[in-house]
Amino acid sequence: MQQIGEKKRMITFSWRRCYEFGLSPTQFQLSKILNDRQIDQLLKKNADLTNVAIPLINNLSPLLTQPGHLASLADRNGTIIYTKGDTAFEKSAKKLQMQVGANWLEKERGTNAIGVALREKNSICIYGDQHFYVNAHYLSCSAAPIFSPSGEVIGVINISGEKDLFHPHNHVLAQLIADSIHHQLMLRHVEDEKKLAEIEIDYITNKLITVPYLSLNAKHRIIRANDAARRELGKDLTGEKLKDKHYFFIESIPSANRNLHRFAALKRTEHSAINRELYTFSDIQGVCPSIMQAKKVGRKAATTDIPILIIGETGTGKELFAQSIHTSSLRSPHPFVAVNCSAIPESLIESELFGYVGGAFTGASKEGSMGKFEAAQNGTVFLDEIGDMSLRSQASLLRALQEKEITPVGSTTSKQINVRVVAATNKNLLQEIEAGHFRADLYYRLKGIQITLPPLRKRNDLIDLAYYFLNDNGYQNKTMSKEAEERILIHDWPGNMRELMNVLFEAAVLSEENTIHAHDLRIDHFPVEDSSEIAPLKDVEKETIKRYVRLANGNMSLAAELLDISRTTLYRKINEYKIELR
Ligand SMILES: Nc1ncnc2c1ncn2[C@@H]1O[C@H](COP(=O)(O)OP(=O)(O)OP(=O)(O)O)[C@@H](O)[C@H]1O
Repeated sequence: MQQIGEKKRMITFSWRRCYEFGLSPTQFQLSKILNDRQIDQLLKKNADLTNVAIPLINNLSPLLTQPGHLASLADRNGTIIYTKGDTAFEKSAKKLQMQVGANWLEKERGTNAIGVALREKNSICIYGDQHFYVNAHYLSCSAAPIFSPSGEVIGVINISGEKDLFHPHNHVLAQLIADSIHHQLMLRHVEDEKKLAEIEIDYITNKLITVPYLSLNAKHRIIRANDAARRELGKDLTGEKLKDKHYFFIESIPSANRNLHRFAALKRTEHSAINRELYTFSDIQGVCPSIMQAKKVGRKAATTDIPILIIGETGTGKELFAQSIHTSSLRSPHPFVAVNCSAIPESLIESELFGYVGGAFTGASKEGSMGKFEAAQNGTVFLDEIGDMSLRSQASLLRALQEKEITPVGSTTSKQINVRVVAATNKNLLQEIEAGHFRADLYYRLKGIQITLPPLRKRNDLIDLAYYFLNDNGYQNKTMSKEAEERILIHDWPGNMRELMNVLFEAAVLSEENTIHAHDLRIDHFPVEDSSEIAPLKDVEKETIKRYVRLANGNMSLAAELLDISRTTLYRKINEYKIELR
């Protein structure tokens, strides 16, 4: 309910504006009324509004045509385009020009419900002498703005009546009518959007997906099929259950609140990368905010063709992400080809990436060979360890990416390529650029969307991950002692997931009974960087505090408990070491 004070403010401000317009309460002036042709034009212009509003007003006519009452619909500029009311009252209201074709903005009619509602974008009730013009004091009026689906005011519904007959419920009634019009407009808008989305889906599934594609409902019944699927599986597929599921790659598509499900089914092709059982986003474990965010970005990026650069230490899941991006992209029926750039000698990288013709160089096969880019045609090329590529190879790669074509070594003709590039590195490429080891132009071409994967030591879901890996690998009955969990939390995990998995599986085998103890975890201790210098005690303490606060997710009581110090001591040390808590 509108606050009394707010209503008062609206009316006071409106009166102030009327004086500023130079109006006088006793000098009401008639203004121009639109002719029939102009009214027709206005009705056409407001067809979206009137198509919904007029039938609704007519349906409510028993309520709106009570003695001494009149309902009117005005457009966004305050011109009345439709009225419905008690005929006798309608006649008397005409003296004030409350009629179709008249404009009721404040400038024209002083303070009135239509004008104030439009100005304030809010519903309002103007009783008797709250009207600016004296000759309108016999009226009381309630008006509510009507909003379009995108939130703009597109009109006003107004109910006016002789002030002694005017019922306070009219205010609620006007608001209900305005809301109902808004909801109906929203429904129509959603319907239009749905039709458009269907046209778009049709376009994508027929023009961009050349293999059979089906949409399935939660029970795996077909609700949509592209032309390729109809050709292959028969014309009328709608409603049928999908047989031979193993020929399809099926991905679940949940609604935002996860209570509705669709499935997208893509036919596996002979060359399909999917046959090689690539990872999908659902294989990426973890609940810590940084990995959830990375997954969110990855899923979004998968729907585009923009190059992706994945940054992360060894074993943080860069290839896992690259594969997941591929499998949830439209390129998934086509190959995913991974190239480890650091493993290929500089002299061979061009032939490896772009192929070569027979006898192109000593040791080359007679038939020649297809390069990785061509092998990935229409799919995804994953360029791992891109930071280790030589400058010469970077130049050839840049050329291929810019021109979208490759020239096999020893050949004079080039071939068009259509691949999505996902690159990954554990190096800081900006530092590499500064040191002159990496080309800035290539960096910016690869870094369309950047995904940074957190190292294990910066994640706060290690114990969850450890249990997931144990469960997933047949060690469901193993639990970890408190000390073992602490050991996992304290270790730095330079080898990240790979190291965690190795340590855990070894411990699962070594542990007697069903509990993994701290001594079962055979953690390698690599010398830390700058091992020649032992870190001062203060630094060690600072780092330990930071780590425990992070592990406790910022919960200071828990962090203090884990550190075995009081909360006061913890806060004192945080101040003393100027530790920033984020
Ligand atoms: N979030 C995760 N959930 C489940 N498994 C993971 C996750 N991250 C990594 N792994 C697993 O850890 C192993 C290493 O991952 P991956 O090879 O993708 O890492 P990488 O960053 O590409 O490593 P490198 O840089 O050494 O090539 C894989 O077996 C992968 O399945």
